Amino acid sequence: MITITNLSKNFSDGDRHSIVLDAINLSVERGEILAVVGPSGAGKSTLARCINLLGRPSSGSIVVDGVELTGLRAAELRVARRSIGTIFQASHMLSRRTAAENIALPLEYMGVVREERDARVLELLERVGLAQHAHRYPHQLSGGQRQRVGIARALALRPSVLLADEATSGLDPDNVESVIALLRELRQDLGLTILMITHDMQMVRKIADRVARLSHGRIIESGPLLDLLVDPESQLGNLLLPSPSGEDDSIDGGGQVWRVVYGSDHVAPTWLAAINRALGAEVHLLTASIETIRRHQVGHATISLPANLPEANIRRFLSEQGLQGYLVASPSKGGREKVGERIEV
Ligand SMILES: Nc1ncnc2c1ncn2[C@@H]1O[C@H](COP(=O)(O)OP(=O)(O)OP(=O)(O)O)[C@@H](O)[C@H]1O
Repeated sequence: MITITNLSKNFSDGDRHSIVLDAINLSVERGEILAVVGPSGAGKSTLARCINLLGRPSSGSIVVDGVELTGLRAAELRVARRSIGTIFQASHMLSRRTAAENIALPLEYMGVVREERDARVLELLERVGLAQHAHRYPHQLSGGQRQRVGIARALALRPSVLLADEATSGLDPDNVESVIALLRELRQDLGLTILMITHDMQMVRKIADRVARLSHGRIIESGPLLDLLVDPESQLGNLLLPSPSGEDDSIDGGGQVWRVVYGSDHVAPTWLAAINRALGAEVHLLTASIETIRRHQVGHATISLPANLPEANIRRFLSEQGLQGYLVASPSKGGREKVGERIEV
């Protein structure tokens, strides 16, 4: 379990001071997967570096499995580090060492004897599905296989917490899937607490229990994945929703455009026809995307409606269909005024 309280990190460069993390409060329960998302420069990697003790926080507290990490002395730090495994983007492997030898590195540093080390490496290779490739060098492995070596190496010292910093970036979709499946398995089998940093919203939807959004060094929104996905008011929820094919901006016509989010599991496939009938007006489906996440139906769509329909009626008919809606664009003098906001992840 990770508990972060009022964590701040400042950098100073001569007279210039920058606050990169500003009073962060976060917790990840044992066996839980928390995804941290946010735009480039938000402070995500700095947060990961504070947790795995590669960087010292300026103030605040980080407790991992009951141990306060800030303020530890060097020898104590070495011990505490064992409980935290880190997977980095495009795992760095030593090019002159085989997969097995790379995985053995942390065990060597800890002075684990040869026989025990070899047994543990074999066990780890099997766990990540690379037993056949033990003696291959990094250049003889695919990107996905190298990432699996990185995961095995992160697990070598039996950590209770895994930090994954952009663990799937640069991998092709098949390898992304296999890394996701492996992380899920590790949480299931080993009860690992996982904090992952990612730009990949699909990965978040597939694996995260909770999500936090970091911006300019602050957590500006967080919550359980499914709660966020069905909340049309949630910016983070909107970011997380599967992208519909097509873009709201490419819509022609002078009507009003609504974004519609599935608010329950019982949305009838015929909702569009039902709304057409109820409103007695032309309702056009512009974009739509539906996915089943943890056995819940999650989806959203954009629809266009005639400009003169009252908002309250539209909202009511949508809600009768188990849908939540909000106005994305409405016609204004001679043009279309954007109501919704696009944000960067
Ligand atoms: N050692 C450092 N000294 C000064 N500033 C730093 C240092 N490390 C990071 N920063 C600054 O802190 C901010 C956050 O960087 P960080 O790498 O944590 O962002 P990030 O959210 O991980 O971004 P990305 O998604 O691009 O990896 C950036 O503005 C960066 O320039």
